[in-house]
Amino acid sequence: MRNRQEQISQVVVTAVQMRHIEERIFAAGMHVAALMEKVAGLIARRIQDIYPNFGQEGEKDAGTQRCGDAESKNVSVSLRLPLFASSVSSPHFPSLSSSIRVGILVGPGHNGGDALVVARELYFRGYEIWIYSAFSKLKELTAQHLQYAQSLGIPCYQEISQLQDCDFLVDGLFGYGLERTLTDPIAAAIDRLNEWNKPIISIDLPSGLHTYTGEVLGTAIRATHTLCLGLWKLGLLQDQALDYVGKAELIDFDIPLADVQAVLGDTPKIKRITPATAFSTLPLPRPPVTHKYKEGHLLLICGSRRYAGGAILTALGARASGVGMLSIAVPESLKPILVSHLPEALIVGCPETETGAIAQLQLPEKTDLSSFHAIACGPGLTKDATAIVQEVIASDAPLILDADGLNILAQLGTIPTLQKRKATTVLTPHTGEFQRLFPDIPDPKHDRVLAVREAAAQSGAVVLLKGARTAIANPQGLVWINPESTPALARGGSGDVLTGLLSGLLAQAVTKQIAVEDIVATAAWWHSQAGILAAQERTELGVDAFTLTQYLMKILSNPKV
Ligand SMILES: NC(=O)C1=CN([C@@H]2O[C@H](COP(=O)(O)OP(=O)(O)OC[C@H]3O[C@@H](n4cnc5c(N)ncnc54)[C@H](OP(=O)(O)O)[C@@H]3O)[C@@H](O)[C@H]2O)[C@@H](O)CC1
Ligand SMILES: Nc1ncnc2c1ncn2[C@@H]1O[C@H](COP(=O)(O)OP(=O)(O)O)[C@@H](O)[C@H]1O
Ligand SMILES: [K+]
Repeated sequence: MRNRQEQISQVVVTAVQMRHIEERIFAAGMHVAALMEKVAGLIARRIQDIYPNFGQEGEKDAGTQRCGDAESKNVSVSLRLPLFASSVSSPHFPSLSSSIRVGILVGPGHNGGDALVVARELYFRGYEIWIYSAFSKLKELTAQHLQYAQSLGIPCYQEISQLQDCDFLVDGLFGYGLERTLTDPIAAAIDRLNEWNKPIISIDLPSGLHTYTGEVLGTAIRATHTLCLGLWKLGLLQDQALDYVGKAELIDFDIPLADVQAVLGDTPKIKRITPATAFSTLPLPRPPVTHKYKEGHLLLICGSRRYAGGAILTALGARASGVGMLSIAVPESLKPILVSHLPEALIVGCPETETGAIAQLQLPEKTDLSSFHAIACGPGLTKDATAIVQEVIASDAPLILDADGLNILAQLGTIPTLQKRKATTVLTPHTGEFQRLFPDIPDPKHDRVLAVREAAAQSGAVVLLKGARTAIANPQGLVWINPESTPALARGGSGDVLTGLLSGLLAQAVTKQIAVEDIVATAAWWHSQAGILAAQERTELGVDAFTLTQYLMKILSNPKV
């Protein structure tokens, strides 16, 4: 069972794929109404966990303007409230002396149907329910649920302003069926309710977001929670959606794995990185009889007189990877400071340019670039180190390029330059570097997954596109997305730490036949988990890049899988 849950948590779907999976379930005999009951029942229970109702016993009056007609009627509503009366405080509801008032936003499709089943369930659990439904045409099942809700006396409004006094809102306007840009009056209603700054729980995805790209289609609900149904929708894992998604979680409603596999294939093309996937490679296994050169020999080429810190941070990231042997090539003048920070590493002082960049690599005798299991090149180099970058690209060692390594590659021409390489290449750009490297690929701001996949296919490299939701693609089109991180990492030097960690892991992985994209995904996960843990203990402001390096080992020593 755990295995099923794990597999489900890795799956990421588009709207089309979700619809095909759903069609298989219905074709197999599950009735759509029964599935909606099941799913919405799970949502209602989760909402009760998030916002428990400590209501007062009693009766309430509610002024009702019925949906579908303009007349206003006053109907007395008898609420079935819990037997215990209490006055409690919560972070969301400073003083709760009566039941919680929930605004339910109902759209025309089955997302609206889900919301209406939730409305009914919460109503019977003692919540006070007010419905907003402004569509003249509803899908049949949704219309039936609305009719039943109204028969219970639940008030239903066509004006969003009527819901302003609700304690929180449930967003069932649109789910994965939204394909067109939202227009008024619904767009204006969404803008209005966003201004209220109320907690909003979105069903499946915040209404207004594109299911695949996470793009805002005109306007969108700014949710505090998103309860994603059945399988993760790709749009929720795109950076541009994150301002709207809030805390996202999956409501697993037992979609059979066979149906998922029938639609996505045995090896889905887009996967979420989970703790279990990361720990399938961590800690890297080490046989009892081994030696340092068998456990990965990594060469870092980094730093300049101007950027000494980048070299130290990259090296500290590599140290945390457990790599067997760490060699670090830096400009001669940086050698003492590197030695003092990393006494275990072999520091190779290199001749410098006038500007303090590495002028040429001067490796120890009997060592050439092919001696290394991996080479990482770039952090702090400056653009004056072009010759060095050309030299490592020409080598046959697995290569990680970052920072100025990427900027120099972009100047050389990314695709023709990399075409000559036979060994593995990993590129780790942030969005700006990505655009310089791949000017012909559509801006990743629109669709990061599409962009990173295209970049990997064109360049033949494994590409890690940094961001709030880092995405990694291999040239065959497989994409890994890192679903959890923290803005605490948006801080100078944290990318250098990732480069070091990733390079150290890659140097070990090549000796252990682990797929490159898998170890890159593991590195991205490990790095962000360290950021999350550090932010929990020290606040988001307390995660400088050096501190981050100190948290890396804590993730391995206290695994929470
Ligand atoms: N997957 C599953 O197994 C399960 C799925 N379930 C639920 O079903 C949801 C999907 O339901 P859905 O297909 O009815 O689509 P949904 O998102 O509710 O809305 C589409 C409606 O909006 C309309 N419309 C579109 N764009 C518009 C616009 N710009 N402005 C205005 N209107 C617009 C469009 O109508 P149209 O105008 O195109 O005819 C259509 O009627 C899913 O997210 C989940 O919550 C669960 O109940 C059970 C398990
Ligand atoms: N908002 C964010 N949320 C989560 N992670 C972030 C965010 N912004 C940046 N990061 C992560 O921080 C790191 C920043 O790397 P980079 O931009 O190369 O910084 P630097 O060059 O200063 O080291 C990347 O791993 C990136 O994924
Ligand atoms: K929704």
